[in-house]
Amino acid sequence: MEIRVSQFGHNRQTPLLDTIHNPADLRKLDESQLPQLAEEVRLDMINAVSRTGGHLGAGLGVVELTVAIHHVFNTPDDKLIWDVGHQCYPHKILTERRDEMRTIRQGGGLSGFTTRKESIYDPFGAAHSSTSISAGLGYAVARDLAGKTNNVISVIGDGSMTAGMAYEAMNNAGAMNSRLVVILNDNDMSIAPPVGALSAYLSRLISAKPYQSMRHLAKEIISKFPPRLETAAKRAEEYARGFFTGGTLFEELGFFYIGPVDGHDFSHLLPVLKNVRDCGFDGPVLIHAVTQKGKGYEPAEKAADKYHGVSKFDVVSGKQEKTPPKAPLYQNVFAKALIAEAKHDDKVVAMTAAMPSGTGLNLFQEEFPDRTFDVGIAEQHGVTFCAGMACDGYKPYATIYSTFLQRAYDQVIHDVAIQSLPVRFIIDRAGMVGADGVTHQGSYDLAYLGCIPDMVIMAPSDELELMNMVATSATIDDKPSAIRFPRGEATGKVDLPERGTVLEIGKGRVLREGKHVAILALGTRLADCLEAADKLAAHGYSATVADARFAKPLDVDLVKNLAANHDVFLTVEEGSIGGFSSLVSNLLANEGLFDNGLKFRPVCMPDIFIDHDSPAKQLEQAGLDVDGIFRKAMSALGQEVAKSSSSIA
Ligand SMILES: Cc1ncc(C[n+]2csc(CCOP(=O)(O)OP(=O)(O)O)c2C)c(N)n1
Ligand SMILES: CC(=O)[C@@H](O)[C@H](O)COP(=O)(O)O
Ligand SMILES: [Mg+2]
Repeated sequence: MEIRVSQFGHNRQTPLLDTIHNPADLRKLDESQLPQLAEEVRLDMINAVSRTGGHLGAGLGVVELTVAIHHVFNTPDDKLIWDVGHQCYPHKILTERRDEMRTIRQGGGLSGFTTRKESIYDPFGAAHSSTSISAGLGYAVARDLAGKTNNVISVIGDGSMTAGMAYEAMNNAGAMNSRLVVILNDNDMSIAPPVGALSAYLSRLISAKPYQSMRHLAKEIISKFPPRLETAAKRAEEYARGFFTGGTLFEELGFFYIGPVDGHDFSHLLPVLKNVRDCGFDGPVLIHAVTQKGKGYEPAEKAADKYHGVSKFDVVSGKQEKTPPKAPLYQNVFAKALIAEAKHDDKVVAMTAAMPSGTGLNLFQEEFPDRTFDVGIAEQHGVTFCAGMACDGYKPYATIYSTFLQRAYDQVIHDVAIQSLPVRFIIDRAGMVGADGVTHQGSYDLAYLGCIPDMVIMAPSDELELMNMVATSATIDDKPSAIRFPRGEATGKVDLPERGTVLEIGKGRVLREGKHVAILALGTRLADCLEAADKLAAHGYSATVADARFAKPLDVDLVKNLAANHDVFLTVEEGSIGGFSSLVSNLLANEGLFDNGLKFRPVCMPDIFIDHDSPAKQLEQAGLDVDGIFRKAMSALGQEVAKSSSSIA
């Protein structure tokens, strides 16, 4: 069922959105028509996302801003760069992709973020936060070098403004004095309520009454001045601003600060955007737009998370179609395990980089509020913050998704591993993540951690093993350790104890004995390995199936034994090339275990970027499902088996 504009009490105006194919059409509209267009875009997005699921709240908060930017600026010649990009649904509706919105985040469909290969209106790909100012500055400098005159607009949220990269970019932009428009989309939300001093600062900016009235007065004056007198008016306003606030943080960084402006009010937005476009600013400008995440859709406005990420839902009630989970989520099993350890050890502390619910730390925080730290979107700081706590005897759990830990790689090596600090890395979303696609795949953590000396790297095959590995990590006080596990539901096939059992470090386990093929699995692919062994048996081949448990240190005796007693040796991991299979093949090579003709086959992700689809489809395409593992073994045995239709491995 869909909702129509008329349902929202609007009079029966002629629909506008049907006449808008791209921003050039939008710019033909009179400014007085833009509120209606915005409402139609808002409803179109609600209807589309109700069928697909995806990111909703952020997009609802930028509908007017998106319409205003495309109306004032000459996109795509003027470059519009979104930060994170999860709020880009209104942008996609207005940039020739309205008809494809129902394919968003599905295999072969639109990406849920901006992406260059998808549209000329997406000048820069996003999805990891806080990149837009850097990319915008790059575009601005390239423009100046080429003698071009287009505008560059970067839209960044208040949450994304908590990452260091944003300040690196502003610091450089201010110094270079490049003509760049940054729009701070301040909805006072990240995924969770925002944290950090910046959030409080922005609130002060918004609430400063004298500042607001004076600024409003100054803006009213400016908007009346003819362009040729802008400079004088600008200086007057700058003085007013400085007088009331001593200049904003952004001005100290070299930006001309304009705001706060109401990001939902075209009578605020349009004159400011037009002034910025026409006033001939010769340096960077920051427009502070105040918006509401979830705006215009009551279920989203009322929700604690403002419907940041939603499954399919009923548009009238807002009720999401949540299929009851068949098993606990891995993130919640982790939280259960960590709570159990923290009850026995008051040195256990935990850090998240703005992802409390996604990591399960929201549950840990309920039990131990004083031992839970949300550092904002600041993975680099978060890792070294944990290193500092580890130096002084604490047991910090740095809980960061695999893809977002990429942001803090140097900190893992330089600040943690070289100093042998016992930071525990809890790496959720390791492996295929499904709809978030290529930017969020947890593909590389085994590769990027596996090459670091003296790290313990674990991967549980199920939720019980995860609890055991958390208990094991709590005992590792002389070096860093990491536990990586996939997004979503566990198996639901094992009973969970109150507290995990400590494992012997570097020891794997054999689950099934065979003689033709050895399959050494790392992580949750173990279940499919056992099924593949059943298929091999049905074809007359017996397989030994083992669970490595540890990527580092490897169980050397187990690897040697498997190699010595089988003609075919497979490793299976839900990770990229260069991960577990490389560690095993490196050992086999150095021990001369290839010399007797051992047929070694790594089963891992293909060396390509894997786009959005369902996790099952992604695993099938990668050859990491039962059929793929079975085919790889049969091929090594000299028995070629036809691929499934979608497999690319
Ligand atoms: C480097 C990085 N860390 C974490 C995330 C996960 N994430 C996606 S959106 C978001 C919150 C962004 O807040 P804000 O920029 O204020 O945008 P809003 O959702 O409020 O519009 C976070 C933490 C990310 N995309 N990138
Ligand atoms: C946009 C973004 O980066 C986050 O919202 C991310 O999509 C969350 O991922 P999960 O849904 O796996 O928690
Ligand atoms: Mg925000």
